[in-house]
Amino acid sequence: MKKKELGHVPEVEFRMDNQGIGRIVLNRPEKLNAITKAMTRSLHHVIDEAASFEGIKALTITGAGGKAFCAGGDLTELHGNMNAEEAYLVLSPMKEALLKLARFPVPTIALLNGQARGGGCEIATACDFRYGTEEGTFGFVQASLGITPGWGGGALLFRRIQPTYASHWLTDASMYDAFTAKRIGWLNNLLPQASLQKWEEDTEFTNRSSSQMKWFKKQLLAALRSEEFDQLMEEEVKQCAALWEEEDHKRAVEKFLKTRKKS
Ligand SMILES: CC[C@H](C(=O)O)C(=O)SCCNC(=O)CCNC(=O)[C@H](O)C(C)(C)COP(=O)(O)OP(=O)(O)OC[C@H]1O[C@@H](n2cnc3c(N)ncnc32)[C@H](O)[C@@H]1OP(=O)(O)O
Repeated sequence: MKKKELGHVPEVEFRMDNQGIGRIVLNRPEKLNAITKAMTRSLHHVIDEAASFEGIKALTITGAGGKAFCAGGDLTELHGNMNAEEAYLVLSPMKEALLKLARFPVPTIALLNGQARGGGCEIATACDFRYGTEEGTFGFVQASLGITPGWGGGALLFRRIQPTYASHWLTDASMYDAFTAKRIGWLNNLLPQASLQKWEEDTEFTNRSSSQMKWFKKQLLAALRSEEFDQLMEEEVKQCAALWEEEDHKRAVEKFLKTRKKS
């Protein structure tokens, strides 16, 4: 069966290198790697494919192009006039993909090649580690759109950084520079863009065995109480869906769409 029939789209690439490290690339740079429904389906497939490699040591996810890791959910698809039930059905598949990523059997690393907004920050937060560049900017902007994170990444943020920092960022919805993101512990390291692009070639992770990496991930998931992830993320998706039909959100999406060139 051709890859397309299997739900693969070219906007999501996956390859496994010969050192046991998998790389997912969000490949829609002309739209700042904004995530469509088709990309969500493809993400499920590539995460499952990566997990099928017995000797895998780590899984990275990055964005194509030098401008953005991911600008969140595709607002042309996620228009404002869905009701709560319709919004839940659109949001939930990406929450399931982020849950898979968060529970992936070996460490996952977001290589933030540029800015991340909204759901883009949620994808990065579903990863265990986040490396960015000094030029990067990052923001859980959902509150400025009249909603809350819609893929469960806000819930995971409380398990990645201090809860007060997490709550302030979600409430404030501002864009943080790379130094702020590192200071609050969301970014694990800052790298030059060239180093980020070839992280897999230089990382010490390739000198670990798959068994070691599986243990390190098991230890982290236990410390984060990952058995609670599903419920916490599900509650967040339902909250976002409930806000979806509010006027504030409808106006925010309409404003974004009006300012876009006709694509
Ligand atoms: C579903 C909820 C989900 C969640 O919270 O879980 C979300 O992520 S909600 C969406 C959150 N993201 C945003 O609000 C970001 C929206 N984008 C922007 O504000 C700007 O694009 C920005 C500031 C990221 C970059 O602005 P800049 O002027 O530098 O570039 P353009 O705006 O011209 O963007 C280039 C090109 O990309 C398209 N684009 C960017 N972001 C999205 C998006 N989220 N959905 C769909 N398309 C997006 C933009 O329309 C331009 O394409 P063009 O064909 O030229 O119109």
